[in-house]
Amino acid sequence: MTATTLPIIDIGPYLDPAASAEQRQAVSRALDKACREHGFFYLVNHGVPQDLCDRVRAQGHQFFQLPEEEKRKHKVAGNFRGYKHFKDIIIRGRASLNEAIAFYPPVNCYSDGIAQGVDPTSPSATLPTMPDALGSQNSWPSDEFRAATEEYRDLVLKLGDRVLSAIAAGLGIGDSFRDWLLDPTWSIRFNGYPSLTGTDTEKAGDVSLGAHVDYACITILNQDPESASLQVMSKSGEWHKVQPLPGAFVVNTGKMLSLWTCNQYPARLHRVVHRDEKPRVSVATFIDPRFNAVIGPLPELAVPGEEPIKYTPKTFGSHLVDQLRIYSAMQQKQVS
Ligand SMILES: O=C(O)CCC(=O)C(=O)O
Ligand SMILES: [Fe+2]
Repeated sequence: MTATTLPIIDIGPYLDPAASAEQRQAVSRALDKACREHGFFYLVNHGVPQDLCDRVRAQGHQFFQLPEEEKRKHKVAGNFRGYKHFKDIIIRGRASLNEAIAFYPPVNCYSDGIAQGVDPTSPSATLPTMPDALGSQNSWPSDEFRAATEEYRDLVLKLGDRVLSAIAAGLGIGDSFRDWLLDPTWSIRFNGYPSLTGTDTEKAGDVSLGAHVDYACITILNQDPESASLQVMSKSGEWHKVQPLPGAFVVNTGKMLSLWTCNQYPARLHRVVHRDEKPRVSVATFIDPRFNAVIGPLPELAVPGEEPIKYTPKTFGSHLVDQLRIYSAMQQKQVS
């Protein structure tokens, strides 16, 4: 299998207030090309300290090395938040050899009322339906884990805002995306991959994480530098390895961005096959629209001559809850 050559985007000018308009436009053009043609790119000069990226992954390694019963203490009611064992992650009918622990924004608003201690006049208390599907609150393995992850999250969300600003400028829609992306819904998932080598692949499946597209706007991936285990499907339908690039994030576009851009930026299939002996950890930050933003294809991005996309606009929150229900139903069907 060959390694893919992904574009390398230097986001520096979008982080540097002294950069010129021309420098920024060049970044936006490069991003536009990368999103149209690949849906995946390396992001360099991103300003998130390497030491912090390494520390966050190290917390993941430490957690995944814990005994099973310790990890299962971080299972959280609901579908996605908290710890999940690989046996619970079924994609297209196959179990994946993967485990994960995921964190979401705090839930403040349930169908039966507002969480204790939340100001009823605050914006988060007036969101239409905070998802009970996200279940309860985050379960942090330790104070150090939480501190490193929250420091990392804050920087990565700022970076995500800059990347999406640059993408919006490249699409020529200026800041109209702001309405969607102020106060984005985020989630951070730590993925743990034991080696596939030596496992009963018939039972475990021959992939670590099955082929999928992300439903986020963009995903910012921080991965161990040693192994090229992430694979991306090319336009001609072949799998290509993504070689980690030291100091770079791998960023990919998801279904939300493809919906928003009327499929001009398609979401690309990817999967993980980890055969190296050492376990691998990746930390994926998914950046999505604000919970109560009304989402749908942007009319100004409709492709002339093509059928308009049929989509009834709805809030991102209800879309997310629908997605979680679909995944949950799939899992229950497969596990039972
Ligand atoms: O671990 C990786 O390289 C990819 C993870 C991924 O695709 C995901 O979490 O959605
Ligand atoms: Fe993914």
